[in-house]
Amino acid sequence: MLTVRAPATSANLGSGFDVFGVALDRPADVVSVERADETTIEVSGAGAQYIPEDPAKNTAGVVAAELDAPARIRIDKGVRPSSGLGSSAASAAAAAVALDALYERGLTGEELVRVAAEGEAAVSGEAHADNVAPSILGGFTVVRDDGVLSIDAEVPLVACLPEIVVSTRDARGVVPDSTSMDDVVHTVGSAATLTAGMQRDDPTLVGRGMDEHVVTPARAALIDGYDDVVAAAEAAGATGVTVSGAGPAILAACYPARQRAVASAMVEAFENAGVDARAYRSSVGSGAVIVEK
Ligand SMILES: Nc1ncnc2c1ncn2[C@@H]1O[C@H](COP(=O)(O)OP(=O)(O)O)[C@@H](O)[C@H]1O
Ligand SMILES: N[C@@H](CCOP(=O)(O)O)C(=O)O
Repeated sequence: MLTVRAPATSANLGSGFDVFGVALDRPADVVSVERADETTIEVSGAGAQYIPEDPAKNTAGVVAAELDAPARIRIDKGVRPSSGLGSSAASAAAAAVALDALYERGLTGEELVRVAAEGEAAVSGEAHADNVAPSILGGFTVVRDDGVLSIDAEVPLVACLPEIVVSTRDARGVVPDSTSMDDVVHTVGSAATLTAGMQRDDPTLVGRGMDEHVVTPARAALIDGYDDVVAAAEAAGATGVTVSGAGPAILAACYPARQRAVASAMVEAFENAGVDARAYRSSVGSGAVIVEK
């Protein structure tokens, strides 16, 4: 049996819709694989009752088919589905890394990202790789049609997950079809600022670079309490706040000394809006690792 841990991720970071992603320290999915004649899947852990065990409908099963690597796959979910924390991607990433090792395929990190993205396509309708890239490679990642960049960064983050479900498929449906040139210019400025911030480990630049006026407001409307949580996080010292992935999780950047206060403020603001929530304090984390061979 071979076991891989793949972390939760936060995609978009505001200005990098379908492009930026970041690995979080926690939570994570743990996936174990054994060779078999045909693929079977068992799921346990957070939200397991909502996750299909049919290999054609589970991101890990789609990855096994893509790699032509049949296996008995056991998934222990740490990342709750429909969270905005790359739940489906964490299983896809872990399965890609585990099956590549099990069958000694020797794929590169970038090849593994492409395979895992096919798993994502099966559930979200499109092969966006901005969650699987950081879950496999770690760090802050930039996904383009022609490749993936990964940058190591040391920036404190808080991911606050409310007890609300927003499916990525639905949240992709509210993204506007077009935007103005002013918004394009603003988004490019933010994205460049955020990238420089990651390169310099600068929470102020990262936070400022999250600002975006097209996708974020459309998705924020799906999250009860969003404006109050943003205001509370900023008052507690967050340098920037945005929707994590497609939501409902909300991501904040901050300085280390403010991380605990930002986390508490976000949870409290959700609770004041009548929504239970929990906060994960993290830095920019590592990618998937084999934990047992
Ligand atoms: N291994 C898996 N882990 C989590 N969700 C999965 C998995 N395989 C398929 N799914 C489906 O994907 C959807 C959740 O994915 P998504 O909406 O992208 O959540 P998240 O925003 O957390 O990534 C659910 O409908 C779930 O049933
Ligand atoms: N770029 C995608 C990211 C979805 O992330 P998830 O964690 O919500 O699955 C999008 O914004 O749709």
